[in-house]
Amino acid sequence: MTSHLKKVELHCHLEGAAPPALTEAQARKYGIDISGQLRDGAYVWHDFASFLECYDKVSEVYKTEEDYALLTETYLDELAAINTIYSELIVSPDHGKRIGLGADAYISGVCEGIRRAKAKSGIEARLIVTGERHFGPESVIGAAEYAAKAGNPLITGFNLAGEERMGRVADYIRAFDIARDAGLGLTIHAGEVCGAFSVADALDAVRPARIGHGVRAIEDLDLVKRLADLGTVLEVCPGSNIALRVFPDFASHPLRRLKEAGVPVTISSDDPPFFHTSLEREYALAAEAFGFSDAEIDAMTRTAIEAAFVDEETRKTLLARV
Ligand SMILES: Nc1ncnc2[nH]cnc12
Ligand SMILES: [Zn+2]
Repeated sequence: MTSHLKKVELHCHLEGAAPPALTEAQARKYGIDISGQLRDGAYVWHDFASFLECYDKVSEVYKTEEDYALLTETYLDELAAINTIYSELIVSPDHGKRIGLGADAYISGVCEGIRRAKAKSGIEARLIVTGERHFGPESVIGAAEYAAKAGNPLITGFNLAGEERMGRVADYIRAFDIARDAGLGLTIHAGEVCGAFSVADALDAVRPARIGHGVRAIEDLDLVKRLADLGTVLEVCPGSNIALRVFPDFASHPLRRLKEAGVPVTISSDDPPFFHTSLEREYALAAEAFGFSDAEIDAMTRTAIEAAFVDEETRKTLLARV
């Protein structure tokens, strides 16, 4: 039982957290046919590429500032109800631009959702702006420039997501330089779809404080030692990895081996309804599938707070709550 434990999430894509029922209602409101992506209350995809397509299509039914406020509030309320005290949401202002809403209105809606949720439960949240590889290096630079110039205290990090098989991390160095110069925390999706080399690439090209997933580092034990020595924090999303068949089952998932090798690991849900999971289930899996004790799970939660892209005052307050 992990329901009593305080929880923290560092890796969840906002549109990836959209509850199917809300997406259904949004599609109906705008007269959009979503039947190819959402059937019988479940998102429909069959591999990583089709998951990304489904994700982008589902995102299109969230169109206005209020839609984004509602989506953000809904997810944060769900987190708060399971004892979550802090959440970092991966957001894509570029998406706001693509749908004609504009990046500022997109972010302003998300921030309103954070404000509403915090007023009810006290949950803290910050935003990680992401670039997506499948929209090309120029769009990733644009996302970094936006995050750097926004001057929004809730935007505290920069990420690179999307189709990991497109290009190498080195193609995106300029975007990370812009984000680093603006004082944003850096994290990169790597070692999810591609092998250990993609994690090494991220360390060589950018040396981010955190890596999204990173679990395929386990294929190279020298690299695992490098992660441990550097203290690079992995945002591990076991349910996502199993749904995307990165590993065949939880027994072969390397979460425990990485932790025992000294790599700082944390637990997140990635795109929960797409992967038939939730942060609540990921914490339960930590206990039931990986055999971690409450004390070990609390230690991972503290690791997450220590690695959070947040000011020191808030970090201290959060640490005191676990
Ligand atoms: N798991 C994931 N990997 C890469 N990009 C994503 N965008 C949304 N979810 C993602
Ligand atoms: Zn992700």
